[in-house]
Amino acid sequence: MPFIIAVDGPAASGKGTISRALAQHFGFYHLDTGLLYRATGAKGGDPIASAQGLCADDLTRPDLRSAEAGQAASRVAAIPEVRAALVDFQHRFARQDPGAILDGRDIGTVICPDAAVKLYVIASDQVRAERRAAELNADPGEMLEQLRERDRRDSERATAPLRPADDAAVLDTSDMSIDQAVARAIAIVEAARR
Ligand SMILES: Nc1ncnc2c1ncn2[C@@H]1O[C@H](COP(=O)(O)OP(=O)(O)O)[C@@H](O)[C@H]1O
Ligand SMILES: Nc1ccn([C@@H]2O[C@H](COP(=O)(O)OP(=O)(O)O)[C@@H](O)[C@H]2O)c(=O)n1
Repeated sequence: MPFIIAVDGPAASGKGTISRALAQHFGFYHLDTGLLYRATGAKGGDPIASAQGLCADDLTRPDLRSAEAGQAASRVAAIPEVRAALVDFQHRFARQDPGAILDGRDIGTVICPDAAVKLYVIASDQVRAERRAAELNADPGEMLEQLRERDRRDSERATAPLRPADDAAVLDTSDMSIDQAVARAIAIVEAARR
């Protein structure tokens, strides 16, 4: 049985950084599920048709990491039919041996509720805004507003809202370096593998 690690949390908390490091450490596959929603939003047109017709090329668009693509993603992500269209792909990805790491908002709660390890990665709003502003060369104040708006939309939607699974380990990276956060995540996974 493949070993599944679910990594969820709000915007720019460090999910992707931790997930990539875990994938490298354990030799597992990694899927950034946010890219599916970003690509759906970026395609324009009818979001449900866009999600249903998503292909590999759509995920390599150069503009998917922008703040605008993040906002568009969170709008289409609130549409239940968009989410439904992306479930099968995520389930198939999760079933790969020897293991898979999926990061997003609803992995531990909806997509992979039986994951062997669930991490819920958080950091203070200010820290997240500063990190994302540095990454995108943007204004931290503006980033703060955008992240809060997106987190609110993600938390308040009716379908698969952002929230920790009951059995998730919460990892607050506010005062951690990347190396410290990754080391803590590896320790949590190793404890679960024993
Ligand atoms: N513990 C950390 N300390 C400092 N910077 C971090 C830490 N974790 C992530 N970062 C940086 O913060 C930004 C957002 O991290 P990322 O992993 O993309 O978050 P998410 O996937 O949750 O949106 C990136 O520029 C990343 O290098
Ligand atoms: N599993 C997921 C992943 C992302 N999303 C949506 O997609 C948006 C972009 O996700 P992301 O993970 O790329 O965003 P960041 O945390 O990297 O900023 C989120 O704000 C959510 O609205 C989702 O609804 N469910």
